[in-house]
Amino acid sequence: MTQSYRFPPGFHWGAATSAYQIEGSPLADGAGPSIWERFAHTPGMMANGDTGDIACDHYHRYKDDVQLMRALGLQGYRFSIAWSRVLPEGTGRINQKGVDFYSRLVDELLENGIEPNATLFHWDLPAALDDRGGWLNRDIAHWFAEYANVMYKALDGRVKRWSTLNEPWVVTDGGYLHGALAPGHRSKYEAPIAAHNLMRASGAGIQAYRAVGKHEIGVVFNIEPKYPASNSPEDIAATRRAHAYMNEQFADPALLGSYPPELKEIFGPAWPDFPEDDFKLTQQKVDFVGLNYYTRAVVKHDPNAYPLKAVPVKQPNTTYTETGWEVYEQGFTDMFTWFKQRYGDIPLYVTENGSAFYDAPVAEGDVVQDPLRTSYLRKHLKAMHHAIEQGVNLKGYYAWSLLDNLEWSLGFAKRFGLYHVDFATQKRTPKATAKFYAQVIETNGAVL
Ligand SMILES: N#[N+]C[C@@H]1[C@@H](O)[C@H](O)[C@@H](O)[C@@H]2O[C@H]12
Repeated sequence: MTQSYRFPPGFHWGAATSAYQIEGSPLADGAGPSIWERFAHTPGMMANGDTGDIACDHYHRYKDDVQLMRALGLQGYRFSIAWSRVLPEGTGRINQKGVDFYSRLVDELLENGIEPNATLFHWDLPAALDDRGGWLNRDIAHWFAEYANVMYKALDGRVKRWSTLNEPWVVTDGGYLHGALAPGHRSKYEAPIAAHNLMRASGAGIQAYRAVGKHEIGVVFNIEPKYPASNSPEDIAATRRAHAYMNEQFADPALLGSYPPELKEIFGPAWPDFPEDDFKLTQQKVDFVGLNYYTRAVVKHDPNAYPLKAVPVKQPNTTYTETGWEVYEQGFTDMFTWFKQRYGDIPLYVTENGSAFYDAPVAEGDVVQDPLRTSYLRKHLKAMHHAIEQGVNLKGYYAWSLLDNLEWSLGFAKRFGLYHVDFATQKRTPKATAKFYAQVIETNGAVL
C-alpha cells in the first residue's frame, strides 16, 4: 500500500515574512528608526550595501501581495509588526499611522479569507530603546509589554494568533555575541543578559495578553538539531553544549523556568546569577510554540572555538543550500520528537521552513523553475507528516518565505521566496515551488 501524506483535517497552511525584510519605507508616516535601519546604513555591515529602504515595497504593495497569497490558497499569513513604526521612541507616543498600516493589512487578509498571525518582535528593536540599553536594560520587559498592549488593543480579535518573539537565539548570538547582526555587539558578557531579558520580555508580553486577550499567544524558537561527529566523549560533550546553547537556552526559561547547566559551563564567569523570581516571569503558559527549522549541525569538539568549544562539520555527498545549510529532513522529524519529550505535548506550528537556492532569471510571464527548492519542500513536508504519525501535536506550517526578501546582512542575493522578486522592478513571479505548494494546500498534502 502506498504511503498517504494527507494531513489531519484542519491542518493550517500558510507562509511567513517579517517587517524589515519586506516592507520598505522604514521611516514613512512618522515611523521611528529601528536598530536594523541603523545597522543597514552602517558601511560594511550588509552584503552589497543592501538595505531595507525599499525591500519588497510591501508597505505600498500589500494589497497586491495579499492577492499573491490568495492565488496560492494560503489559509494563514505570518507577518511581524515593526515596533518603531507604531511606537517611534519604543514607548510612550503612539504613531497612529503605523498602527493603521497593520490594521489595513489585517483587514485585507481577512477579506481574502486569510488568517493573520502576528509576531510582535522580529529583530527590529526601536533604535531609541537601544540607546537606553535595549535588551541589556531590565526595563525592556515593561517596554515590550507596553508595546504589546498597544497592538493587542488595536488588533486582537481580528488577529487570533500572536507570537511575542521570533528566534531570540539569533538576536543574541548574532547581535550581541558575534556582532554579525544588529546591534552589532561582540560580548560574551552581554549575550546572556540580552537573552535573559528577551525571555523576561516574552513572559511580560504573554502576561499582558492574559489580561486583555481572547485568543492564542505563543513564542517562536529556531531549532537546529545537533548530532555528534563521532562517539568520542569530546564530540558528544561538544554536541551537548551546542544543543543547550542553541536549542534549550530560550525554550527552557520559557517552558521549564530554568536554564540548562551547560550554559554556565559555556559562559563561565560571564554567566550571571539571575534572580530566581525572574523565572516566574519568563515561564508563562503558552497556547502554542512556533518552531523554525532549516537544517541540522554535525558537531565536533574544537578547543579554539569561542565560546562553545564546538564547531559544525560539513557533510559529504549531500546538498547544501545557498546559505550553507545541509538539506536534512530527518532533523525536522527528530526536532519534533525531542521537543515533545523535553517540553510535553504543547501545540506546535512550524512557523518557518524553507531554502535558498539560486533562481535563474525569468522570461516575461514564465514560472521560475526551482527544482531544488521544490525538492526541499517536498522532503520536509513528508518528514513533518512522519512526526504527526508519531503523535506530535503539530497544527500547521508556514513556508519561509512568501517573497524573496532582504536576508538581513546577507542582502537580497539569498532568495527564499515562493515568489521571485525583481528588486529593480518589484515584479513578483511565481516559482514552481509556489505552484507545488498550492497543490499541497489544495489536497491537504495528498499530492506529496
Ligand atoms: N536565514 N534565513 C532565513 C530566515 C530569516 O530570513 C528569518 O527572518 C529568520 O526568522 C530565520 O532565519 C531564518
